[in-house]
Amino acid sequence: MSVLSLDNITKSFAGNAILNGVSLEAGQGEFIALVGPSGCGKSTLLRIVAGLDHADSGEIAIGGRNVSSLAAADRNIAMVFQSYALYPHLTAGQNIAVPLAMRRLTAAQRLPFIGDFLPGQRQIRADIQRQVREMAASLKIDHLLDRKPGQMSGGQRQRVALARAMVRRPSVFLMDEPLSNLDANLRVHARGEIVELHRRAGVPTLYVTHDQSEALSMADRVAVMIGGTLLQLAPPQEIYDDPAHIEVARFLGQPRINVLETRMDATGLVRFGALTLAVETAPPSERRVLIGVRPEFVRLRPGTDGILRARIERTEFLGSEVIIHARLDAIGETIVARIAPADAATLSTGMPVSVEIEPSRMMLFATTGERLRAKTVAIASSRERAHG
Ligand SMILES: Nc1ncnc2c1ncn2[C@@H]1O[C@H](COP(=O)(O)OP(=O)(O)OP(=O)(O)O)[C@@H](O)[C@H]1O
Repeated sequence: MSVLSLDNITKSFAGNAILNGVSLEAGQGEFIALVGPSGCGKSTLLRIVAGLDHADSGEIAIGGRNVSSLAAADRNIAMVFQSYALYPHLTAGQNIAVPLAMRRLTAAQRLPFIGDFLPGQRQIRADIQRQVREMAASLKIDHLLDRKPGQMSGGQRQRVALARAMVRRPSVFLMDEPLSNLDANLRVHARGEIVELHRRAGVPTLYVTHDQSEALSMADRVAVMIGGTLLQLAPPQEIYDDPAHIEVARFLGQPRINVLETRMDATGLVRFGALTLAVETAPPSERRVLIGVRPEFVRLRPGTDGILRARIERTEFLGSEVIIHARLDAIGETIVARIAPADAATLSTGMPVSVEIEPSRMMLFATTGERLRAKTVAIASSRERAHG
């Protein structure tokens, strides 16, 4: 059963459309990473789900119940912000206890001094302390419970914020770039921790990040949003290998996917170097089409007999791989290849090279961005090309 469901959420600020009908469903225990360029509306969507902001239209349901008109406090949603938003004057233990105290103690019972004398509060406070200690133990922050946020490192504050979010067993988790204040090493470590916590909590999680490796490595499914439109929601490998839109393909992958423009003839055939591809989906009316190929599927070797010819412009040695920029003779555009250092040993700047691309790795897109399904129908041999 789907536990968090967003149906056609729209939002404008001062007449500017920020969310254009976003729909998605997160199942029980599912981790969805929401990615997209800065300003695409990720935080706005999260704030609307949390109830901190209101959609112009659309519906949010949790466990099948429409919560769109409920106040944030009544949605049982936990949110972790980039800033952690811990109370600076409270210790870690007191910060973690806040959501429990808000829920279980009455306003009078929470009052300092007076509250201590009201009936029933002693047992509840003991319970809250026990839950705080258990949560702290599971996150290995027991030793920090008496410290205030100013006395903790960024990573420690982040764990306290997670503990505070998890302690009251929410129905949904929302996280807005919770790792962006940590240094690179700690981030990688914290990814594993969040995934493990999420697995134990078993509640649907929407996790906003601008870091594609975080999204691909942590999520069950990745949602790519561009300009307020959710372009694709799919498991990490599928969204990377089989993007439905050129902007999804461009957003995921480092170095970025190569995009080359070419033309389709009246019968739906696209010729690219020695390859002929046939468009299988309804061809677009526009004859110009885009070919996308990821840098790891571009092979370069000395010589000029491959499907395309190019000249190496620049090489970047990155230790475990080499990024090579080569200018294609036929169209004058640059193609980027990501290759193993051993394969780069015979290549040098200025050298004429032959470019090989495995046909099944070429993706075709309309100029409007939609993916066009295509299959290879012919590969000309170097002899045919020499004489053609
Ligand atoms: N309260 C507001 N009033 C007016 N415009 C707003 C408001 N909140 C957000 N916006 C605008 O809405 C757009 C989306 O903002 P949002 O913070 O959701 O983007 P984002 O994808 O989370 O970006 P980032 O990755 O930079 O955090 C931006 O253009 C922003 O300026």
